[in-house]
Amino acid sequence: MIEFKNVSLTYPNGHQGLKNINVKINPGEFIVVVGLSGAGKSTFIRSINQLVKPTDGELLIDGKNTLAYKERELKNLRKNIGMIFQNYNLVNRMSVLRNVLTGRLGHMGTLKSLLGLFSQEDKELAISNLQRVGIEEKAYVRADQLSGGQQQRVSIARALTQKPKYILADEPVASLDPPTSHVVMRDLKKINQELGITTIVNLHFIDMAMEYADRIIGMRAGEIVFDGPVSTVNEKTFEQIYGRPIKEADMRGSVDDE
Ligand SMILES: Nc1ncnc2c1ncn2[C@@H]1O[C@H](COP(=O)(O)OP(=O)(O)OP(=O)(O)O)[C@@H](O)[C@H]1O
Repeated sequence: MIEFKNVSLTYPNGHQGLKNINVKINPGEFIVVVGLSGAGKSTFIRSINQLVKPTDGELLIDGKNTLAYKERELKNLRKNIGMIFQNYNLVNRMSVLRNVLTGRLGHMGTLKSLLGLFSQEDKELAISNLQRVGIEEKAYVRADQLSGGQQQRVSIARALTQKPKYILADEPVASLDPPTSHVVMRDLKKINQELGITTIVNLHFIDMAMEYADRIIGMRAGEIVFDGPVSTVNEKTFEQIYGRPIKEADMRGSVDDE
């Protein structure tokens, strides 16, 4: 369980990225965080693994206040949290398999990780995760030879290879076309359902949020302005979250739109 208690984050330039956030994220949930650009979605999600560090409040993960963590405890925390970025963050000149194996680095000693000495078990795990996202035939191809959608699936396989308890995905489909966006979202949802990994995804597309979320958190100007199950969400909810009428550009479009 992740719990934000009166969490605020003020950036060094004085900008308030998060304002007094109070929210609980339960085990196994699939949450989509929505809001306009600049609403604080990335700041919210990145606080959880402290890519950005809140300046006030308590952020409890499995009952412990992670904001008090020192380097070693933080490293242990990050081992359990897979992160998926908009731009995939793969090492281009390495093979797909090697990229996926880097998911094991947090679990290995320094020497083994420096030498890249992965066990047979790790390799099997990496391959099985590539199978899970349907691209095992690309295991020995260089990462930069893959399409954007394939690269994002590699990054999902890498996150899974960490054997994470939580997955954070920061705008995972923002660089993808509509059909590929759905493939990636379906993969994330399937993993959440089959493996029970708590998943938090930032999206700014309303239709995708409605299609995949169990629960939607709406943000505006660093605050949570909506939090509820997807069944309670309608167009009005999004208008409230966005503070303006919905536009066509707020939709990703369906699989048939290409
Ligand atoms: N390092 C930083 N220093 C100062 N302000 C920042 C920093 N990072 C983000 N911000 C500001 O904090 C606010 C929230 O940004 P954040 O990236 O969390 O929003 P977002 O909802 O994820 O939007 P986007 O989809 O555009 O990334 C924005 O106004 C942004 O300009």
